[in-house]
Amino acid sequence: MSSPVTNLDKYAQRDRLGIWGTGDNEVVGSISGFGRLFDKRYSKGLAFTHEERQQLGIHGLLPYVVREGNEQVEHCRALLDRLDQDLDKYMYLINLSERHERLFYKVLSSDIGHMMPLVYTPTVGLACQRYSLIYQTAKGMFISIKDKGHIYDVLKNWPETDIRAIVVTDGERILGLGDLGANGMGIPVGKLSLYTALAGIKPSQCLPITLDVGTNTESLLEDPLYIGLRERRVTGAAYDEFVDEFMHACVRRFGQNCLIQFEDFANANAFKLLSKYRDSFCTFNDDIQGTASVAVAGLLASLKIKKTQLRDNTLLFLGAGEAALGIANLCLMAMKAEGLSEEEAKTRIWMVDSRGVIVRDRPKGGLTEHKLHFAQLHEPIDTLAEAVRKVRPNVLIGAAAQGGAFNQEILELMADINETPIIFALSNPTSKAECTAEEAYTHTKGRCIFASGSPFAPVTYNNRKYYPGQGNNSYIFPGVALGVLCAGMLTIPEEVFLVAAERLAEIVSKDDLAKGSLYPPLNSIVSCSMAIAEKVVEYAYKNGLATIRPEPANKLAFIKAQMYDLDYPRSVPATYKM
Ligand SMILES: NC(=O)C1=CN([C@@H]2O[C@H](COP(=O)(O)OP(=O)(O)OC[C@H]3O[C@@H](n4cnc5c(N)ncnc54)[C@H](OP(=O)(O)O)[C@@H]3O)[C@@H](O)[C@H]2O)C=CC1
Ligand SMILES: CC(=O)C(=O)O
Ligand SMILES: [Mg+2]
Repeated sequence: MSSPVTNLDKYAQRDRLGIWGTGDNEVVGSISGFGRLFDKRYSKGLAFTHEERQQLGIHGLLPYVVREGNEQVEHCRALLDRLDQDLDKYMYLINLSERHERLFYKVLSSDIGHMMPLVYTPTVGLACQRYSLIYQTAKGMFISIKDKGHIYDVLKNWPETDIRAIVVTDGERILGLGDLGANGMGIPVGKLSLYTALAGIKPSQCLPITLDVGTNTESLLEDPLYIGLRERRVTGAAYDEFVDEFMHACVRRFGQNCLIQFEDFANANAFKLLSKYRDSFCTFNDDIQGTASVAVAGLLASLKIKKTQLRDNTLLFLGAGEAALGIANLCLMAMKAEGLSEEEAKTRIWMVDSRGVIVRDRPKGGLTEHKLHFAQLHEPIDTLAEAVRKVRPNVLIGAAAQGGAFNQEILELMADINETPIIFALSNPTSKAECTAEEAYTHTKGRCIFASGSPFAPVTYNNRKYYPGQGNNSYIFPGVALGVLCAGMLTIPEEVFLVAAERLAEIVSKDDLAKGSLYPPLNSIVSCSMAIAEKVVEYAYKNGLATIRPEPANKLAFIKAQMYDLDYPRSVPATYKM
């Protein structure tokens, strides 16, 4: 795994060891004790022992106490518990990540189920809406349209040279919250914190980027605190050239094996950029492909309860955008793998967009090329309720950012048609969910199988406790990224997302299903990422897509060996005797 190294700074010198660099776990001789105390990557805070403090020349800069074992994490958790507002908890955690990186990841890992909603959906949605207000310190890179022609030079300002994963947004479709411009930076930052927390990808090798091409949101343009470019969005050829320059600059700076994850671009750009770059860059679109994978995994797991195949089901989507079309396409692939022809499979997939059901020659129009692929031969159907009555789906999937769209009538209809209806309310953040977990269980009399994009607490209905699963691409993208990086893949075929879905569905246990969850518990998500990565690596070697040689005999052990170590590195050389 080689990438062009042009900047022999202190990190780069240290990182050029091993496949991924062993940097984060090594001692850096050239960094002063003071540097180690205040550099987020080396700081141990109160965990520096008295010997280390003496040796590093930082004795007296810390109070006497030395925190051992889990004490630092417990301290942070106690502090978090004192804060009432989730946004304050978010700010505390982001601040911690900038002061004391390893402790931040220790805290996240101490209870992923509780911590993820604070750094990811739903809190990250609120953080993005307030990003200009809560902005405190430089984090990630903002590359604006004014940098056109100089993007490579801008990328050179990033102090790390061994970047393996970039998550990039242009802020135009942040969750279901719309165009948040440069405030969308919370999303790449949040996604990459999950790269490390959920898949052990080293934080020094991750780079969050916002492409700031302006915003069309009036309230931001008028906000005196707004941190982004105060202009309307650049579109057309100028936009395309800008993104193209960005893609090539990333490869020139970080190498062809640097993974670029597209996140929260608006619909037309998302599809266009994916089809333009997917065969020549190491890239994927998480909203289209990652979401497809997690939804298909949930569906495959649900079939264990219903004892059917995917091909035996009829799916109705509310929404025909990135998420919904991504899922529909992967379902098509899965049904074909089960033996259906493409045409047969398409008869099982129905979609509703803002103008009604997608049918051929729809008088209301609005049929893009991607939607036409799924257009049914049927008379127009205008409303979701009418669609449910006429199509009689077994599976109802919401990805339209229309909070509450699965109302009592819709949910009761689903329960009338099916003994065990499957209801996915995938839109984020929570305010955009098509229904809450409680509404889903109540209006289907506890018979539905439910999953949601943002987390819901367990629900008790009729004396039974249900644990809804989180149908969120966070079950997929960290593991896929880990596999792609470990194999050194240079492109990512669509099949990888089916491989990931199948592996995730396999991991769902009888116990999970009995509790009403289609996904493994969040607290086991790191092992899910590793299992997905293992399958992706196997797939890469089998299909001639891996570039790391020699092929590791034990792939899981190889993957584990590359992962970020949450334990503090030694700060005093082993040979040093006090
Ligand atoms: N759980 C997860 O892992 C993920 C969840 N999501 C969530 O999914 C949601 C949608 O994202 P995405 O697909 O990328 O967005 P897009 O903008 O690509 O698509 C939105 C779709 O919703 C449709 N829509 C809008 N209003 C209505 C309405 N009143 N009735 C029916 N359909 C409507 C749009 O219709 P039209 O085409 O006519 O404009 C469009 O097809 C977001 O909330 C996002 O957070 C996204 C990715 C991952
Ligand atoms: C989860 C995610 O990627 C989204 O809601 O956009
Ligand atoms: Mg997204």
